[in-house]
Amino acid sequence: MDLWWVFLYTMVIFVPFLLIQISSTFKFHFKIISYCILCVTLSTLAAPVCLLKNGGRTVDNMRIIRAFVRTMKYVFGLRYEVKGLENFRIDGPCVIVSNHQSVLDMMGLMEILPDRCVQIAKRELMFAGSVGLITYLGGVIYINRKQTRDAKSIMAGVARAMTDDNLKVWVYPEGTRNNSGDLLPFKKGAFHLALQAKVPIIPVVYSSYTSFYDRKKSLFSGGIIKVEILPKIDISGVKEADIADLTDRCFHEMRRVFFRLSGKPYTPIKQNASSK
Ligand SMILES: CCCCC/C=C\C/C=C\CCCCCCCC(=O)SCCNC(=O)CCNC(=O)[C@H](O)C(C)(C)COP(=O)(O)OP(=O)(O)OC[C@H]1O[C@@H](n2cnc3c(N)ncnc32)[C@H](O)[C@@H]1OP(=O)(O)O
Ligand SMILES: CCCCCCCC/C=C\CCCCCCCC(=O)OC[C@@H](O)COP(=O)(O)O
Repeated sequence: MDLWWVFLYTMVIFVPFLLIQISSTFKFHFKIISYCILCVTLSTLAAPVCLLKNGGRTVDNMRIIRAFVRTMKYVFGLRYEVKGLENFRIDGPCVIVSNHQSVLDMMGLMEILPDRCVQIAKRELMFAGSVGLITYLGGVIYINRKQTRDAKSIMAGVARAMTDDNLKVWVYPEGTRNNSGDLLPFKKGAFHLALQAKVPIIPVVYSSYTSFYDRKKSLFSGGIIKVEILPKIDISGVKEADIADLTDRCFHEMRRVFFRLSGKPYTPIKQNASSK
């Protein structure tokens, strides 16, 4: 009799729980795969448009890519509330730094991407089929994160191109995706770049995705993302020896805004925030 009750409870509680888990994991993966398929499809459609309109690899193609990508948020039920767009209205080049939570960030990036702006990306992206092709056509700059020396020399070339070609450059200073509900310590490349090109830094902060997107919980629903473009950080007077301080200042400022936008209490970090 007792065994019978154990069996019954297992069936009534455990089986539905298991089915819900399986179905939410399935739904999550289905949505992520749909996102990837949509990226591949839109890149395949956008590539010939870029080639016909602009002939080859140029930052002008970013306008076309932006128009395609901006339609994607409707498919995934995402809405962006943007503040501070006026801070992008500066003449000439700048380095834009923002937090990086997921592959979904590409939609938030394109939502506010200013004209003549290219991104720094890991070189592996170049080999992602039609997505790689579209990033190439849009002028994305690829770096090998495992070879600091190579990455540094590419970024030195980027500093020259920024002033020669009036380019804005978008860098994710965390250097990788991070869906933990906090920011990772910042790498220093973006700040060296700003100093080498003698251009201001504009921080951009996206609120945490954790309430609607969480890989560990297989959660991917619709949601609102708050975005704030902060006033530029002027680098006049900053020297190479001040890079660590500049990196830390920017990190702490962005982290404060990240917690505010995400509706979470701010918990200060005491130690030096930037990576060595
Ligand atoms: C229609 C289309 C539909 C489909 C759409 C698809 C695509 C849309 C198209 C476009 C969108 C593209 C979006 C792309 C997003 C891609 C996102 C990414 O890939 S994020 C990952 C790559 N990015 C980065 O890694 C950038 C951040 N990293 C850095 O800046 C790093 O500093 C680094 C340059 C990579 C070096 O890495 P390292 O780990 O060694 O970093 P450290 O900061 O610790 O530096 C070590 C040491 O070097 C000094 N340093 C660093 N940089 C420089 C420099 N430029 N010059 C001189 N010195 C430098 C640094 O100070 C450290 O020294 P020290 O400790 O003594 O101070
Ligand atoms: C012939 C090969 C075919 C391969 C097809 C691959 C298809 C890929 C499909 C869709 C991918 C959509 C990607 C959108 C671009 C987003 C860029 C991005 O956010 O990359 C992550 C990178 O910042 C950090 O990576 P890591 O967290 O450090 O790792």
